[in-house]
Amino acid sequence: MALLSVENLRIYYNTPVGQVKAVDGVTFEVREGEVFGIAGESGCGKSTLVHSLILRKPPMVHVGGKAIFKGRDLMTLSEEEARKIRYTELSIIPQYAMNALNPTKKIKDIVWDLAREHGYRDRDEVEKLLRERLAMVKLSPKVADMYPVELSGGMRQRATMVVSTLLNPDLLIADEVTSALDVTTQRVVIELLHHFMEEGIVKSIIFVTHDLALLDKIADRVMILYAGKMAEIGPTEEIINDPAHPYTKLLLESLPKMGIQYKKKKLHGIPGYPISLLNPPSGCRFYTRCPHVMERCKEEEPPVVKVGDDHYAACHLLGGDSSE
Ligand SMILES: Nc1ncnc2c1ncn2[C@@H]1O[C@H](COP(=O)(O)OP(=O)(O)OP(=O)(O)O)[C@@H](O)[C@H]1O
Repeated sequence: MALLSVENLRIYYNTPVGQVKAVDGVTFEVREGEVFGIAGESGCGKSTLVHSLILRKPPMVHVGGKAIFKGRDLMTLSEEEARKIRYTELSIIPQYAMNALNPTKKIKDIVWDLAREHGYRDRDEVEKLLRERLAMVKLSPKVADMYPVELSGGMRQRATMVVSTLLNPDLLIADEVTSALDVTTQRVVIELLHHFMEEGIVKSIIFVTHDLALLDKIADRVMILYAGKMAEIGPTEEIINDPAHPYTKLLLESLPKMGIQYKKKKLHGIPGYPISLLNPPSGCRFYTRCPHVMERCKEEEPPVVKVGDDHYAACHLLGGDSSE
């Protein structure tokens, strides 16, 4: 069952030189009980996409499409309605989680402010819950009485994870939460996210990363974004072992040899640079870098084609049967 259904979502930034089409017609769903990965190079619109689900502030504007979450369109919620569901139904661990906590407040005060805003009245009960959750992420209960600056980077990261999940949100968004961490700490964070799911603290997770190798360890399904559009979506194992889109193949080939391996080839980056989202080209957005480019790619946007069970990609090489 879908917890979140995003349909043809378009999120732009209004800038003095024109509109940046950061998310330009993206469709996907996040099912109950799954970790859904979103991957792609820096600047492809990952952060814009997930942040637009929580809060849209200028210059970010919602231009079209829907995001139905538990029966309501997140794009039409008032600020008050959005504030109510934040932390309790939909929560985000931000990209710079290590620095996300208010430095002037103790962890227990940050948590109390948050809980009180959502109708909690018993401070002892909230602090008891905080200590339980700190123990769950292997932090001492003393952390509750500390200021964020007194914690190391890794401890702050875990404290932020506790704050983001304290009120048991159905959907947790983890935006590049592992990118600033060493490999060992990355593993701990991924284990904790799994733990939150196993304990029923969260029902589903959207895990955003530029690092496809990480998704192999955490995600059930993956969506690959390129320049604000969906290139490919499907079960993680299939995307990694049998990618359909030329961009996904190149992304996998650019991975270091440690971790997952896609065929035994020499490591090389993707030629060229991501395109400008101010004036994206017509047709397929990847054609300027694609090794298989055809005339058609420059003019016609590729339809989304079913390439396997629950697996879809948008590329002219794959034929023309548009999916639903
Ligand atoms: N406040 C803003 N004003 C104008 N353009 C923006 C703004 N924020 C992001 N963008 C642009 O939107 C596009 C998508 O950026 P976004 O941060 O969503 O990508 P990303 O895939 O999350 O990249 P990264 O991993 O580097 O954060 C980029 O072209 C970026 O320059």
